[in-house]
Amino acid sequence: MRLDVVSIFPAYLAPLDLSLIGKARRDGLLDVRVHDLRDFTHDRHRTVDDTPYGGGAGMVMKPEPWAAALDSIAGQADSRPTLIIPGPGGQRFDQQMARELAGRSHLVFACGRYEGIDERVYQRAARDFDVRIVSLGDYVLNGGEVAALAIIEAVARLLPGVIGNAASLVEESHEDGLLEYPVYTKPDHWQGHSVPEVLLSGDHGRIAAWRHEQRLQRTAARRPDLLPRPAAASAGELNIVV
Ligand SMILES: Nc1c(O)cccc1[N+](=O)[O-]
Repeated sequence: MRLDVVSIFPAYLAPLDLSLIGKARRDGLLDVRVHDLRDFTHDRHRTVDDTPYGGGAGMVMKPEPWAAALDSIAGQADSRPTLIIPGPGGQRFDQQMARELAGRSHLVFACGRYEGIDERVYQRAARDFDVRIVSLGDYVLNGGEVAALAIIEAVARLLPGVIGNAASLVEESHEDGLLEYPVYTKPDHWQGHSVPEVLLSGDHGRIAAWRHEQRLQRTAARRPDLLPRPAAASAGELNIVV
């Protein structure tokens, strides 16, 4: 997978050199290219923003540098890339979207700053990219870089070979709709707290059953919205008169 990230703060993406993502890059599983948007300006001050038409606070990112950056990336692409623009008004990112994006060969991240990117950039980008506006959640960040890092990690770890033990991807929170079970390691007694006896039993059937029950309980307590909805009741139970 090729990943391009365009930002006015390329150093923000330094974590992509670390840990499993960094190793995947060194192993050739990921081709990650970070671009400084200011390298696509042509004035002495390397200007990327200007005042908003219609007034209002803050600045808007100019279309010309973005068009130059995206044209450069599109011109190098072997296939139609997916352009992900993180923003509060986007489609909520989740594990299902992570799995979908993990199936793409080329992801490009446009990290906006200030009050956002000139709307015409989104429209023009649709010529060369599948454009996806993606939100991590309903809160305000100062730019798209943090979201890009989160999305990249969630997607890249699903790629074959990135996570050493693929089995660890199976019973993770959100992978199958339930939160993950509690985990314990040595010592078996610590500050008055003991590891649940079942985990020391060696009975793999009991352990599996206990872990599944823990997942159900945790999901019900913390994220009841994730639990499967009860099968639709019959019309009579719903007092629906037909
Ligand atoms: N929420 C937000 C933002 O305010 C700015 C950029 C990206 C995001 N987001 O992905 O959630």
